[in-house]
Amino acid sequence: MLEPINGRTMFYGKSDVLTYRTYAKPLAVTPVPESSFTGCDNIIFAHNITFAVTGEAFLPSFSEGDNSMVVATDSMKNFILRNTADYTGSTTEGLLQLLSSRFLDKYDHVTAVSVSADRLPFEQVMVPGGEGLKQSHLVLRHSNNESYSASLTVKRGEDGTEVIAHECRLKDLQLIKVSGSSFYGFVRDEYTTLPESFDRPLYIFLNINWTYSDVEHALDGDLGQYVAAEQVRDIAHSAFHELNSPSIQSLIYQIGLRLLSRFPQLATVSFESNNRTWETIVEPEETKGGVFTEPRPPYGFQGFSVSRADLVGETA
Ligand SMILES: O=c1[nH]c(=O)c2[nH]c(=O)[nH]c2[nH]1
Repeated sequence: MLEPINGRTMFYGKSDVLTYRTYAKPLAVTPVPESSFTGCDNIIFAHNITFAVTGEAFLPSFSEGDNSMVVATDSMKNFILRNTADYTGSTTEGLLQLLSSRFLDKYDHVTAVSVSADRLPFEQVMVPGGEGLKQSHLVLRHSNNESYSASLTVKRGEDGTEVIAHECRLKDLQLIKVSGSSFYGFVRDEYTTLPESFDRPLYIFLNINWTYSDVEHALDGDLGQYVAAEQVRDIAHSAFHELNSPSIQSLIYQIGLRLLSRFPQLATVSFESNNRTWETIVEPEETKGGVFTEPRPPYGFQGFSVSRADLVGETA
């Protein structure tokens, strides 16, 4: 987020800049027990980028219609596309840092850049090869599953540009646990119609956000501390599988603790969750499955953040 200048909000920029870069540097991550993900070839390193700039020098463009300092957003789009070709690293965050620091270097009157990118997921398809199947290095499939995004705020500092804020995000993870979740013991009063549930089919939509203690670990995959969204996703999977959760509140807290203990390089983890628990039409029985349907709106939601202080005295 760009801070106001002298108490005034002032920024402009370009969104939906689609950059399909081929053959970026492959990413290798330190493996974790919950995930088979060890990296990706980055054959297609594609992003939808939003780029916004601010600076005192833009005030006359708003107040007097003086465009003499305005870098057209069309030029911004060209800058993003052409400079993407020069990125030699393997992470979304590193690409965003390159684009924003180069922009600040080129245009002296810009004081800060806020940039975010949704990674557009393309997965290598499996094809016959050698013994069994192998990943194709030519054909990839656009995925509509959960996706990854990152945002940076980069400012002109005393010694060049510095990243002053960052956030990484796994978006729209949709998980159903068919048995092993409950919700009971909540306030019962004249407004309560919801029955207690001791085994509900818990369907959740989750966004998981994280920050690093040292942002360099996000920018440079070669440092071996990069946390891939796929690893975050797989840890959420295994926590959901293992825990008998009394509520979504408790579930996201426990997922947060697991992520922080698995990745000492992370400073915070936060969640936005949405409750889409299926409505039960026919109760499952021992010998027969149940029948469920989509819940009706409105939907419940939760938000929570954990930091390293929450780990003290906990065994996640
Ligand atoms: O996990 C839940 N938390 C709630 O706060 C809540 N409220 C509700 O109606 N169902 C649920 N489920």
